Amino acid sequence: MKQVSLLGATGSIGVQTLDVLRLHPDQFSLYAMGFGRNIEKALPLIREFDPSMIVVQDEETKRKLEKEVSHPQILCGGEGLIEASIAEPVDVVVNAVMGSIGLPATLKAIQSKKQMAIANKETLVTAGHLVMEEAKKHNVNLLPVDSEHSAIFQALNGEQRKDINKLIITASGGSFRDQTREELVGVTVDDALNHPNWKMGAKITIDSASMMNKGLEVIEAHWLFDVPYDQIHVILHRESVIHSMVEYVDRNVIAQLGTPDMKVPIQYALTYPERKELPITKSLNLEEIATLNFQKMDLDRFPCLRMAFEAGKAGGSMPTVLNAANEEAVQQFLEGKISFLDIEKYIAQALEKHDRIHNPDLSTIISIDKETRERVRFQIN
Ligand SMILES: NC(=O)C1=CN([C@@H]2O[C@H](COP(=O)(O)OP(=O)(O)OC[C@H]3O[C@@H](n4cnc5c(N)ncnc54)[C@H](OP(=O)(O)O)[C@@H]3O)[C@@H](O)[C@H]2O)C=CC1
Ligand SMILES: CC(=O)[C@@H](O)[C@H](O)COP(=O)(O)O
Ligand SMILES: [Mn+2]
Repeated sequence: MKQVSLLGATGSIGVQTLDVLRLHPDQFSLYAMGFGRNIEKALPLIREFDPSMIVVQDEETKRKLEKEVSHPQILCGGEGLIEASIAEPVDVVVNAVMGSIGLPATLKAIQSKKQMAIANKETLVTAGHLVMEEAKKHNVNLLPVDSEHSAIFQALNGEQRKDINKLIITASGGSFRDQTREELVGVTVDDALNHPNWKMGAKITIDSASMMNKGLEVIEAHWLFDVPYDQIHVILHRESVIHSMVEYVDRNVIAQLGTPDMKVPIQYALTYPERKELPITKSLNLEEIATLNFQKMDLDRFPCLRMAFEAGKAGGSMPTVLNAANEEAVQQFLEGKISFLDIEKYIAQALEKHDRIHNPDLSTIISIDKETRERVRFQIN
């Protein structure tokens, strides 16, 4: 029986991870459960899974939760997420929190040699060099949950390989894939949240609409698979049926296909190297889909993807700034304080103003992350 620590249990990935755990009660038990502030969503999950440890975002949420449940171990904040990641009984940590807040817990889990299923891509974007260094040092395999990275991981057969010609990451195009840039003026939050293929949390859905999600995924792939940026390609693929591909040096291309359902990569990360039945997901019906489309990615149409490639190639602290500015700008957009097109504007300004720091350590990353958010907020207000 594997003891699971799930960070971000009330989110889109978190809830689907619990769907997978329900299928395999003889193999997985939920030891720890972390979430932010959504007590209403968490309560039935706490009652059902009865975790030994609960972590919430802050003291206020802890107090509210204590009025609802009597539980011996309710922790809070970043320290709580770390405790839930390193607790002795935990075998596998699923990091499904949103944002760079997930970084310290990921690093500590790796240092404690926990098996790591990672959905929290912002961790790898903001500090990929630190995460991979620790993973190598402690011989921890990072099992990707993100659908594209799970696809690449499977196309590589789980190996680190040097005979790759290129990675081909597919992008659905997001909510505005059929709009011109001119047509993006005045789009609403609801328009942006209307993803054509996936039902996901709000932040990643906005990232998908701006193409920043693909930019973050390029940086995530660079670190996870140790592939240079010039060998990472992105193509538009409207159907989200091919989740990504690897072209080897001999021109063989291995693609992974599947129904767009995150329970598939979540379960694979949990059961790897085994494959288990997943009856709650539909089989891929290619006859029904009939046609798969591919289109060249236009970096002028999607400047967030261009900025991500540039920040990734520049390295050092640039991806930290890219990620923090994006997290802040997306939050401000979701709160109705800036327009959709302002997101890319504030990210560009943050990158421009930042003097790159080579090889930043954890405390430098945390302070750059904080300063960048403050700078974006200051410019907006
Ligand atoms: N959704 C998807 O299909 C995919 C998501 N991912 C990645 O997975 C991660 C999670 O995404 P998604 O599930 O969509 O996001 P959601 O916004 O749906 O969920 C985020 C989760 O993190 C919790 N959380 C947020 N802030 C904190 C905090 N400070 N402390 C503790 N918990 C916190 C939330 O708690 P609460 O709501 O209770 O406040 C919630 O449980 C992201 O990095 C995303 O990029 C990758 C591929 C696909
Ligand atoms: C499901 C998943 O992995 C998301 O990251 C997804 O890729 C979003 O789709 P697009 O960014 O391609 O629109
Ligand atoms: Mn993805």
